[in-house]
Amino acid sequence: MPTTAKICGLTTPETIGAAIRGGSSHIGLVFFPPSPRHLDFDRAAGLAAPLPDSVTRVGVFVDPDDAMLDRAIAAGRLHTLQLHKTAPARVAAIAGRTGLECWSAVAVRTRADLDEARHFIGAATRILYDAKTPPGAALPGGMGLRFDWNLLDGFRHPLPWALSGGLDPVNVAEAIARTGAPLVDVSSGVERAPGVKDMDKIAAFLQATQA
Ligand SMILES: O=C(O)c1ccccc1N[C@@H]1O[C@H](COP(=O)(O)O)[C@@H](O)[C@H]1O
Repeated sequence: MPTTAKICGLTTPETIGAAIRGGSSHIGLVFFPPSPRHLDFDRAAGLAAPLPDSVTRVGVFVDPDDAMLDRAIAAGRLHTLQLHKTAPARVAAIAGRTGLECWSAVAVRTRADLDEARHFIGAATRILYDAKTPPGAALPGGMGLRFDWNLLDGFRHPLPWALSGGLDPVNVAEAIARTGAPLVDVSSGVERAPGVKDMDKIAAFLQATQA
């Protein structure tokens, strides 16, 4: 199966167009106010309205409450919820309440961190392995940090999964070859400044993913 790609933290119609033209399977819209990629609901609605359903729209959240989810789902016409720092029971409740696919982010620095993924069986439909950000960091993701891909060697994935954290157009082919990731996810690696996506980098990332 070819590896598919999610371009995350898109904030303009132009960069969403670049992701779609380049063959991105998923686009990510961030709903987390401390993030430079955060979208308010009106902005998200404007971006999502013209989009075809063929590209999966993923909303990115950090332990969201129901009100945040309801407004974001409606505004972004979301298909999938990517949940950071959200406990398994809460993920299960969100999946049941919304009926949407839920991805759980697992923050990785050590091999032991991977075991967290098993707790999401029955709750999440996919695990997103991401680099653990330092204590006190403003964001739990989207910081361009990479974890040691060797940690995934021999790991028995309990659920479908995706690889993220510090990917970019230069390293993504190696990441796929090294880990066998079925889906790769990038945000800061296709930016020219925090929150500012670069159309050429998006195109290069997607080309490298498909090569
Ligand atoms: O991108 C953000 O601002 C963000 C905010 C809150 C949670 C997650 C966020 N991004 C996710 O982080 C990973 C990795 O990003 P990067 O490529 O290392 O910059 C990715 O899954 C984003 O969806």
